[in-house]
Amino acid sequence: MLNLLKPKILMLASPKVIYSLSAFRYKHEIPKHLEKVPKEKDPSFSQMIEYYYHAAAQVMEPMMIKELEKYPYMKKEQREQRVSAMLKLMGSTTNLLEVTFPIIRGDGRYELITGYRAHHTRHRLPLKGGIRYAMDVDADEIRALAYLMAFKTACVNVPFGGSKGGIRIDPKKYTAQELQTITRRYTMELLRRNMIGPGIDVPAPDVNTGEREMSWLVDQYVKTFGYNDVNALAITTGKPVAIGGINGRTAATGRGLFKAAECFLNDKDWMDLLGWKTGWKDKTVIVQGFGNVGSHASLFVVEAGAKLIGVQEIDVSLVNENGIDPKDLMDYYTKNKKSVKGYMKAKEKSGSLLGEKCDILMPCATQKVLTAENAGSVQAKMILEGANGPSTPAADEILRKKNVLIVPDMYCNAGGVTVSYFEYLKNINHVSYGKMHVKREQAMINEIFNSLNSADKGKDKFKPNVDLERIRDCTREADIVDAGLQTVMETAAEGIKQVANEFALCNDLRTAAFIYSILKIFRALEVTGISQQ
Ligand SMILES: NC(=O)C1=CN([C@@H]2O[C@H](COP(=O)(O)OP(=O)(O)OC[C@H]3O[C@@H](n4cnc5c(N)ncnc54)[C@H](OP(=O)(O)O)[C@@H]3O)[C@@H](O)[C@H]2O)C=CC1
Ligand SMILES: O=C(O)CCC(=O)C(=O)O
Repeated sequence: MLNLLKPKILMLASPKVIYSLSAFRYKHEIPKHLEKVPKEKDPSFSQMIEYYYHAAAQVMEPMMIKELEKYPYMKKEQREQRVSAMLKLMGSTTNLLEVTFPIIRGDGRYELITGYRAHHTRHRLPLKGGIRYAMDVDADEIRALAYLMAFKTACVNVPFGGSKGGIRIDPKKYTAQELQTITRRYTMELLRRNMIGPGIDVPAPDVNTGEREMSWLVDQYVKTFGYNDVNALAITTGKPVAIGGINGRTAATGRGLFKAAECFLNDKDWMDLLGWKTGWKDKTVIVQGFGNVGSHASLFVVEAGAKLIGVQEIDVSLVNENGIDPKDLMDYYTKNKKSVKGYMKAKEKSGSLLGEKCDILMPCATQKVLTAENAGSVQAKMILEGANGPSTPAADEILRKKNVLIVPDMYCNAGGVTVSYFEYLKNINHVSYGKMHVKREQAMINEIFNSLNSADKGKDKFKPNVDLERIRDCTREADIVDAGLQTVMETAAEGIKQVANEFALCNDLRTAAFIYSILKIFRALEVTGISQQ
């Protein structure tokens, strides 16, 4: 049974809120344990995400209560109780598993390895979320990331719940053979407990994991629990194309970040807020983290006309006011064992670049890098959150008050899970994108123009225009994926902007994105009802 709040008398929370509160009602409160979070220098990661959720829930609660007026048989107090219960449910983690297992290392040493998997709300199955390998992985971190995934998938309308997993290791200290053993054993631990499966929870790459780890995971499933499962390949996304992966997943998060930014950069109203001209041209960019997300994001923004003037990595920073070529740096990074150290075409600098002069900052490394301590010195006017949870609530408030436009993680880095969804569909449909129809559609467009020209007897008088040619020539899987991602990012941006206007949230896109997402999960949970079993 859910513990429901007692009724309270309260005043209107904010005159800007369009859905006004009635005099006697339940009010969603920020839970006691989160009260200090907005001022904390180093909040716990999960408390920080919880805080963002509850703050948005408070703003939208009256709207949800109003929505339940569709049930005329319900008393006002019952509607309020129901909303309050749903908000509590959405703010809770369903499962959090910690597993410890032994491995024998290449030199014969025994070692105990700890891993986690968290499931947030299960309003939609399967759940979806990456797996990371890093030394800071713990229960709090994985819970926070699963929490965020639940709202991220809702934000971009992909029909998954939220989850996340991780193993506490420094992958640089293990051989490929040892990493394979760890990945396979972790997979077995999750499978034995029914924590993952094509219809339960579908992992994907995250920090320090990629196609290689996903290949091991899928192979372990296919050879054990999944040998009789026709949808076995859908146990994970982010696989190599050769085993059912999709063209475009590796670059998808960076590509999605670029598209998310464009939805604001090309919108005159939003750019007026910053006093900027629309478009990428001449905008200077600094990126933190040059891994999967940061490097691909850099590539796309530079291709569009921006100038990459700084790259901050874990061991060194690079600066060049004339611009750094991301493709060249990516080649160097790969050859140089995943380090930008020693790159000759930029100056090395020690320390952080987060406070350096630039137009756009892209934190694409890890969580809690923008804090109460450094947010005041940030000079960028736009922040594109490629990483999950890069800004603490204290930093978020400081930045917003400085009129910085933060495109929040839950939307900005959702390109990865969106393309994962396309991969999942490809796996369960057992057909790759375009296979059945693109040639026919292409031929149809060509034949329409051939017919027009032969009827008019004017040689090649009628031709498809550039846009139609682009649609006609969109035949490769990568192009279809790109077009799908574009649709998803544009739709979500529209939704977030609408909410921001409706609730007079000004530049607080994070609260807008949460409200937009919470509402969808609320509607799904609310119509399903709460089971008494
Ligand atoms: N991969 C994906 O599809 C998605 C990833 N994300 C998020 O994006 C972020 C990055 O993920 P991803 O690119 O996959 O990870 P990667 O491991 O590929 O890259 C992260 C890079 O950032 C560096 N780094 C780590 N900490 C710092 C720091 N404090 N300052 C500067 N650089 C640092 C790492 O160096 P080193 O390796 O030496 O530690 C590494 O080069 C994470 O928050 C992740 O959750 C979000 C959505 C999807
Ligand atoms: O691609 C996915 O399914 C999940 C990606 C992820 O872990 C994330 O968006 O943080």
